[in-house]
Formats: sequence, C-alpha cells, structure tokens
Amino acid sequence: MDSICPLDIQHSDKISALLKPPSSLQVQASFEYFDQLVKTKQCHGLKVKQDGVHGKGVYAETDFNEGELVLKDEMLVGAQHSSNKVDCLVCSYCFCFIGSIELQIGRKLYLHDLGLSGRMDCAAESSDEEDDLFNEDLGQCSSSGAKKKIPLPKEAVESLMNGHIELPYSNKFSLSSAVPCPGKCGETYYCSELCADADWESFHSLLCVGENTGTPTKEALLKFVQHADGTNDIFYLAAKAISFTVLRYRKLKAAQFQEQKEHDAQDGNDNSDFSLLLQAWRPVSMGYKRSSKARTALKFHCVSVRHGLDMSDAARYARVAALVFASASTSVSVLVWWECVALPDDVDCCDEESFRGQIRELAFEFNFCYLLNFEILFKCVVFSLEIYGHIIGMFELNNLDLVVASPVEDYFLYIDDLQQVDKEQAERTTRPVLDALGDEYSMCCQGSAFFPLQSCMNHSCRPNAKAFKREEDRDGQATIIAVRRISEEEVTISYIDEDLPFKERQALLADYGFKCMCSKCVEEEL
Ligand SMILES: C[S@@+](CC[C@H](N)C(=O)[O-])C[C@H]1O[C@@H](n2cnc3c(N)ncnc32)[C@H](O)[C@@H]1O
Repeated sequence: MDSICPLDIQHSDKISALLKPPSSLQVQASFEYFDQLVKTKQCHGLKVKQDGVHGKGVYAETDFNEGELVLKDEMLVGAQHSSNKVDCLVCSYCFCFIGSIELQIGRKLYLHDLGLSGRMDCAAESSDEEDDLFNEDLGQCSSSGAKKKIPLPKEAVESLMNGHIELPYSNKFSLSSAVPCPGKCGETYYCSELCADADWESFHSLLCVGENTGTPTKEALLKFVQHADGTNDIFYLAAKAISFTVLRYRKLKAAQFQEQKEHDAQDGNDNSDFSLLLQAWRPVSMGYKRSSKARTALKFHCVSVRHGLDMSDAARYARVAALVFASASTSVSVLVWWECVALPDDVDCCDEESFRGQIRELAFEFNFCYLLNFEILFKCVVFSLEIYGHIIGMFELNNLDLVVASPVEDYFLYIDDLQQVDKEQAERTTRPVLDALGDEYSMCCQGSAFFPLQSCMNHSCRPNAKAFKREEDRDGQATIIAVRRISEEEVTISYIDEDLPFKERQALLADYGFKCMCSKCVEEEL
C-alpha cells in the first residue's frame, strides 16, 4: 500500500505549522498556559519550567511533606481499555464506577456467560493477601492456585443485573445511576447528565454511532473502533484527541461568528480559520516532545545492555548517544509515532527502517480520516496522517495508566470484616456470588490517559513523588503524592519500577528515548 494521505500533500504547510516545535516566545507562552492550569487544579506551589537538559519539568515552589498531595491532575483525554469494559461499568467521562454493586457483578457475569471476556484467566488485580483471605474462607482452590468458578443460575445473574436481587449491605456502597449516551449508541454511560454533556461537547459527538447522531460514516467509524479495540487502544485515544480539537475549533468559530454579529463585522475579531484551529489544537500541542536523533543509538546501547553485551561496547554506544543527543538538541523536531516507537527486541537494528515503515502503514490503515473520509466531510487538516502519527507518538511518551479502584472489592472486604454472626448471615448470599466471580471479583477500571501537568514530570530512579491513588481518589484523575519531603526542587516520579537492577532500568527507559543520569544511576554505573 502506498501510504500517502491526500491531506498530507495538500496541506503540508499547515501541517508543518501545527507540528512545528514552539519558538522560544511560544515556549514562554506555554508556561503561562501551564501556570493557568496549575491555578485551576487542586494544587498549589507548582511551576512548569524548562531546565534545558530534560526539556520541561515540574518544580515545587513550596514545601511538601512526605505523604502530602502534590498534584491532582484532570486528564485532557483518556479511555478505558476495551478489554476492561466487560469487567467494569464506568462513566465514560470521569471513569467512576456507576450503577450499583449488583449491576457491576450481574453485568460482568452476564457478559462472561455470553463468551465476552476481558481478563478472565485468574487475572485478579487483588493482592496476594486478599486472595488468601478468600481462598482460605471458601476453600475453592484449583490445582493452579486459581479459584474454580461455580456459575450462578442464569435467572440469578439477570436478577442481579435488573436490580431484583439486593445484596446485603450493598446500600453502603451506593453508586450513581447510569445515564445513557444522548446519541443512543448504547455503548457509553455516564455518572451524571453533566458528564454526559461534557463528553458529548468535547469528544463523543464525533465518535458516537448512535441513532441520534448525524454521523454519516457510521460504518467506517464502527470499523475503526473495531480495529482499535482489536489492536491498540491508543488509536482510539488519538481519535478522541482529534475530535476534541475539531469540536473546540467549531466552538471558537461559532463564538467568533457571534461576536462579529454583535459588534458589526468590521469591529469583530477576524481570526482566520487556521489561527482558530491553532488555538483549538493548543492543549494537545502542549504535550509536544523533542525528537532526538540519538534515539536509535541510545536504543542500540540499551539493547546491548539488555542482552549482556560487553560493557565497554555499551559504554561506547552510550558516548555516541550522548554526542548525538548534544548535537540533536540544537535541531529539535516533534516526534511522530513511527519514529519514536521503541524497536522491539526481536527486530534487528538493520531492519529498523522497514519496521518503522510497517508501523507507518499500520497508522495509515487505521487513520481516522482515511477510514471516515472526514477530510471530505470537514476538510480539516487535523485528520492528516502526520498529525495522527504525532498524537500517537506523543501519547506513547506521555501517557499514564488510568486506574480506578473497584467498589466491588470494597464491598466484599466490608462483608469479610463484619462481626461473625452478621458475616455468616451475609455470606449465605454473597458466597455463591464470589464463587461465580472467582479470582477476578475485584477488577479495577484500567485504561490510558494524557494528563497535561503530570506529563511534564521528569523521571528519576530516586523520585521524590509517585502516582498513587488514595482511598478518596475514586475517579480518573492522576494523583501525585510526595514520597519524601520536597523542598523547592524539581518534582520527579519514576516511569518504571525503580527497584529493578541498573541494566533493566536503563533498558526500560530506552523506550522513553533517554538514558537516565539520575544520582542513583550515576552511582550504580560506576
Ligand atoms: C513525560 S515527558 C516529561 C516532560 C518532558 N521533559 C517535556 O519536556 O515535556 C518524558 C520525556 O522527558 C524526558 N525525560 C524525562 N526524564 C528524563 C531523565 N531523567 N533524563 C533525560 N530525559 C528525561 C525524555 O525526553 C522523556 O521522553
């Protein structure tokens, strides 16, 4: 396939303008954007600054004690993993659990009975301790250690779903009732009309395939969603970022039109369509990352380390990488996905070019505009393959896992903590339900999201903060907590398991395109 997107050819000047790395003036303006974001979030005493070495970073301008909340960051765009949708019914906008404990359990059992599976193979997210608790109580271990499931009768499953059975004490875990999508797609639900409206306005009206939408390309859209579900959710996330930009652009255009009408055309703001598009694109563009020509050399170095090659070779490559890094810093450009995706271990370095070509083909195949023919509908340059590739690449480097704890887990823990008499009575009802759910009784909501401020945090293998959900953090926001006292210094988190040995850490960080030179790595490399 000749993967040339017609928009890339027609609008190459506009595409380069959209993807151009910010000038120093624009970088300054972007810090004002981040200052504004900090003001609107549940955080204070933070500032996004450029340190010249690692690009942007988040700095504490005040002290934070160990365990203190540093930042609560609302996502710009996020999505639940498609495989997780069978197990958890969550609000498609804020990702909190909805319906009721009975609905969560009944729906999951029902969908699994239909043969739809999320992660059914003993994939419980509960800790070993919690597993032991239930295994011991119920004595239902199979030889592999996984609890053998004992299905509930179909009628019982349906009664749980329909709310005809009320589980004991479930009223202590009340959830917001599920509000259906206004476009009637039957796929998305919300915790409130507010979330339903916000999602519709920001993303969903361009992605909904329901009967109440005007989307003339439903079939293509369905095909796109199916492909994304079957391969990588990041394609869908990128489509959401594009919808977000287009819908913002339309709002800005409508506001400009209104303003011109009210103040006479001559006096009105006469921003061109393209400058409005640039404005609409801004929140997404703020996640830009510098590309480095050293990426390949660096990756090569790390692959050598991973495969236990001679350290003198590895050190040589590291020096090469450092040199190329230094030269690349003067000629930065924005990354696209097929350039920044890490080379898998089983692909030889000399096949890199062909591997990147294949990835580009894949992006073209799934390209939102190509599948939906949106370029015909909207004539909007953000549907170009280059832009699509840029968004996916940016998400690859920036995204954080989206995790929301399940109230079903809390529910069963509550039952387990009851006084003996109450517990025995409750378990007469709850035990068969747990037997049917098996090990994955407590699956949490999982997905991927882009958080504007958190994504400015640099990595350290000796971090002073971490992403951590507290008891009260029951939605899709990113929560960053201090792991030690932070005193007017850069706030760093670890992108990987920082307790891994040096070589493994460096190999994992190569996927982010850098060699870590934090104090821990420098000490351990010697
Ligand atoms: C999530 S972003 C962090 C914010 C980023 N510095 C920026 O300018 O927006 C991740 C990228 O930051 C850079 N980075 C983060 N931590 C680093 C570190 N310890 N050493 C070198 N580069 C780092 C790498 O380019 C990495 O791909």
